[in-house]
Amino acid sequence: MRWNKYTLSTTTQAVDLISYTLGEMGIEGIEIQDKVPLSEEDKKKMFIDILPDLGPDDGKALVSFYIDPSQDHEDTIQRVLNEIYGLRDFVDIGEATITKSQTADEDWMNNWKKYWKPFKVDDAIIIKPTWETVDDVPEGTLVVELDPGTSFGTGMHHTTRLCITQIKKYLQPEYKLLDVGCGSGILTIISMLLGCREATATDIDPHAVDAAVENAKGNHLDMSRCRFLCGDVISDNEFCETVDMGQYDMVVANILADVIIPLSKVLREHMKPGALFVSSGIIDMKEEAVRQALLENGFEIVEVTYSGEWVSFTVRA
Ligand SMILES: C[S@@+](CC[C@H](N)C(=O)[O-])C[C@H]1O[C@@H](n2cnc3c(N)ncnc32)[C@H](O)[C@@H]1O
Repeated sequence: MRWNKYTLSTTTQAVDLISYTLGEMGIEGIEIQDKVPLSEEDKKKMFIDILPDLGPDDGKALVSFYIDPSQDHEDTIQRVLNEIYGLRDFVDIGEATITKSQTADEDWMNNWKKYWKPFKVDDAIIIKPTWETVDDVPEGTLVVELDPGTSFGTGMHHTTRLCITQIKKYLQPEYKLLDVGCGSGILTIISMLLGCREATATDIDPHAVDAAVENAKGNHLDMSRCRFLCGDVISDNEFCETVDMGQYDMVVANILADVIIPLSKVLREHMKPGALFVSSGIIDMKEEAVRQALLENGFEIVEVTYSGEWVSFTVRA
């Protein structure tokens, strides 16, 4: 099957907001091309010695996204463009012209693998694609083997890293963890490798749940201490019963603000008193809306952390 590829010319400063907006419209698999150089810190994190010389950063960026030809109606594209043009109030989106081409499905599904290399999340955790090798791993370093397939969760995104930092800071060995929106399973896997007692990971996307199971096995987790379930804790009471809501010491959810807000409404009544809720996936323009929802639902704010344009709340029930 061939997909229709749309490429939008924009500015580097608008890239995060445009990606976020496309994600909210259900458009995933976004590709970004720009000349922003990696920071020295980022270079140290990567296991890449020689990077191609792209020339000076000119502030321009190309954002490509893909649409199944059967869904590619004029009104779909118009809706996407309207949302993107609406961002002009917040950020300089540049000329925002769009071009259309076609690509093979296989390319889109697998091309990114060429560019995803082992990297350090911090001094103690390395994420390693299952098809790569890493030599000379420093003693005491956790190596997490991952193949996210089509699901989210390579560990490269700001929001995943914000969650990992908070998990490392607050997780206790006796904790039972609930990971809502597990994607590749990365947060559950790291928590279990750090010594968490039990974990339940959920996602509404069955492909994500399958990938998370395979990744958990690939990291030799004790599968009797963790489970992976497909469903929605926000709207499905029966699923909440299966998940045993109310039993957890820590809940993590790296999902968009528009999901964190309704989640905060149902979650607290299902949490142990004093249990922690770590959320991210929140773009900075939605920070206040999420803060308000958390406070209205009785959470006490423990810490708010930031990376790029992304926010993470750690709160207590
Ligand atoms: C941004 S990804 C996070 C993946 C991974 N936890 C990470 O931190 O990298 C968000 C995930 O949440 C899932 N999701 C979206 N809405 C959800 C909901 N209402 N309940 C559970 N999962 C949901 C998506 O399918 C996606 O896999």
